[in-house]
Amino acid sequence: MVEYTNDDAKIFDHINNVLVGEFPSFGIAKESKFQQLMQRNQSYDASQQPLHASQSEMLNYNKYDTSLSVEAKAFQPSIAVGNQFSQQAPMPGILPPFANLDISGSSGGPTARPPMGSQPNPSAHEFIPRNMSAPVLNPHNGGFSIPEFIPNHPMARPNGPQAQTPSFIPTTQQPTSYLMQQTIATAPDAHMRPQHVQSSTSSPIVDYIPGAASLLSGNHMPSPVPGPALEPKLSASSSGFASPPSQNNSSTYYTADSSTSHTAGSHGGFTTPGTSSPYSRQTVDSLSTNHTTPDRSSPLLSRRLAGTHRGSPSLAQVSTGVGVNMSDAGMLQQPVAQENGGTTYFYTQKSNQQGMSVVMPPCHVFPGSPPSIEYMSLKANAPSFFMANELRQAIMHKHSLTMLTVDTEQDPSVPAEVDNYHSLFPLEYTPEAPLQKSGTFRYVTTCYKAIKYKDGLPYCVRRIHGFRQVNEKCMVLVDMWKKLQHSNVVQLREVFTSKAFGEHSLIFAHDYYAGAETLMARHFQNPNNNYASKTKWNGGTTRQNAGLLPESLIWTYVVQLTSALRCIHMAGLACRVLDPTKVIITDKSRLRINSVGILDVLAYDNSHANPRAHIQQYQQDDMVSLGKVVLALACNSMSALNPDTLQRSIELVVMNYSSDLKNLILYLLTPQQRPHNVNDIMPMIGARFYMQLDAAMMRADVIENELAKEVENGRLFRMLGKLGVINERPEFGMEPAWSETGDRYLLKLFRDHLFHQVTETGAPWVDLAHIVQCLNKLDAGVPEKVCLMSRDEQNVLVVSYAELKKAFSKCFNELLVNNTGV
Ligand SMILES: Nc1ncnc2c1ncn2[C@@H]1O[C@H](COP(=O)(O)OP(=O)(O)OP(=O)(O)O)[C@@H](O)[C@H]1O
Repeated sequence: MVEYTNDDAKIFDHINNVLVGEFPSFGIAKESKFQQLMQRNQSYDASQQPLHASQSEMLNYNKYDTSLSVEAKAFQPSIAVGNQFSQQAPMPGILPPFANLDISGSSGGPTARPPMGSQPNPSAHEFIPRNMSAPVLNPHNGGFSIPEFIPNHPMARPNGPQAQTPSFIPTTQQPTSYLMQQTIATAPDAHMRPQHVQSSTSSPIVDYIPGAASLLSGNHMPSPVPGPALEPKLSASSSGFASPPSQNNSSTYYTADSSTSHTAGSHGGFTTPGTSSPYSRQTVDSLSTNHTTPDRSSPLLSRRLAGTHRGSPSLAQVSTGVGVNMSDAGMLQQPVAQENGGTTYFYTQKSNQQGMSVVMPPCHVFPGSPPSIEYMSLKANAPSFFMANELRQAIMHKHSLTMLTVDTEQDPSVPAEVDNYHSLFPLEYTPEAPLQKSGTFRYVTTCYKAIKYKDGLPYCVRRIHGFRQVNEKCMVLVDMWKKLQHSNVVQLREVFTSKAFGEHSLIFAHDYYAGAETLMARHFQNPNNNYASKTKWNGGTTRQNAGLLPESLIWTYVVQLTSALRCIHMAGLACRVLDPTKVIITDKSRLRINSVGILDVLAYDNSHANPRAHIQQYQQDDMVSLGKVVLALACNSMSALNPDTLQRSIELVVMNYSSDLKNLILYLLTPQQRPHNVNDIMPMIGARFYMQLDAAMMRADVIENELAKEVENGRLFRMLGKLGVINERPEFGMEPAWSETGDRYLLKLFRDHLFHQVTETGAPWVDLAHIVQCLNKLDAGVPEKVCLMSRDEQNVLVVSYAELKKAFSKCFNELLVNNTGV
């Protein structure tokens, strides 16, 4: 083992250069942080201070947790200690000077140098920008590992069983030291030297990173590190209900001396994205760093404290943070979820992937769209449903349609309720008289949206006017329809008779699809859609100019309709209503066969004992109906189905579409030697089926991506809700024990920091990205510190998000206890 001294700064220069070169976007941060470390180590070396008792104690942690690297302590960048604090009594969490460390593995032993010829391990670099820890030379393999040290790590305690105690139960007894304000020293350079307020307890100054305990320990320690599969439970816990017990009972307090020129963004070179989007492309890394407040923070604070302290060593000491290192013992520890009395704990499990160090994100955050969505390009002629804004508007439009009601007092034709349904809203215009019979049902029908009392959900209620006699036998078919579930069939829910409209009516309740329009309305009721003009098309213009639909769209419809028919026929039923008026479309091209089961009741043939006697015949009729729908679509006109023009219509298809489409239409419309079967259509659809599948899956991906954003929004909303519940409760008024002191005061100032900042001119500073970023940090409880200014601008509290999170959780839990009277 060769002796290593701090004079060998070349190695660190080399590392620094490599790191900065490799991660240009984080270059400033890494450089400043690493240089500070080097300066600090050199200063320590120069002072040759003996090890303090507490520092020796630190070395002994190695006895209890062999996974901890001794070297890590020397490079721990975020512990609030430095040579400028050397006059203060070091706390147990304060790291010893590099020169005094035993890197040989035996505590208290002499300082060692790495083996000669050892090279930096490039694999360690990638961890630097994430936890902003400096690499540590590993004397055993000559490589570098990311330092990791949590002095109050449960596994570092001598008593093993204690380590099993869940570490994130909020401790309400711990005093919060940021309340113990201390004025700054009067020395000329006092403003350069933030002073730590001594905690009322002897707890060390240690920041807490959620999940760090379990990640560090080889044992199974509960960890609030999120697991993707259990997001809902984690959201609840990470939003303040269960907070890790930060043992950092100390905070740094500064007076608001205008000469104190700490800029909010001067502590780590961290630059927030220049976008104000709530979904800015901010990586998880940026939230897991231990920088103090970012540049985006308070313009007021920036103005007041604007100065030259970027990278100031003294300020660097303020920032405390602990990275997450899983490289101990060369084990990859994988999070495993376990239910334990209603709480989901996340444990780590060792795998045998040697030498891997994994940094887990300490927080929930939307990481941005995956490349598959971001760079998704629309294919020519493909139905376009990929724009998020379009999707958002469509959803909101559907919501508003679902909420529409009619004033039944103004319009007595609509009853207040029909059997189990209320809030009826007509879906179609019904003239007073004469009432038109439905071309499909041969009865007068009226459709309403209605809300069912039992479940509060919207349904499409269709009234069949004047129908009173229902043959009981057909209820067999109704029951079969009620069980049929398919993505391209509007499900029948119930059938009943009612006198709510003043006469005997038969009511069919189907699922309601907000914003649905019929195929007829979408494609065949355009007054400019003139069939005669299409037949004049001479092949010189494009299909689109000739008023014809893209073939891909027709195949999209064919795939969906045949899929529905296949399911219906396989269930032993027949559709019987395959008509453009009974196919509804939602969004761009989503089809569903509507009104199923109605004709089975209205046109029930009771000449046979078996209600399914005619099903096969009806199924063949379905195939012919399908052929007619496809032909009408291909000619983009219902006139194409007239017997007189049928031949010309086929010619139009031959001239404009593929032979597969022509063959499909001819197959469906002409009698065959053996009965038509939906499965026979498959070869004609051929590889187009894959295109439809591809489009459907891409849409699913897009929508899941939208969902991913909303998940994060929901989490942030819950946090805002809790914050609002805590802040400035009127019943407590100015009660000292509530809003103006203690944890509540801290949260009040944090609320100002979030929402009430002003620009240099005093104008409100509105930046949603700032709010989102701060809330994410609060939720994660990152060790980064934030400067909170009192409203009179006389005091500044420097507090970590971890402490804020603890206060947040504690206050909300107190409210809950009061609320339930526990
Ligand atoms: N399940 C449903 N969900 C949402 N809207 C529906 C639903 N069923 C029908 N509608 C809407 O109700 C309106 C009337 O539907 P209906 O089936 O009566 O069509 P129609 O063209 O009037 O047919 P008909 O000539 O047979 O009366 C249509 O505009 C349709 O969009």
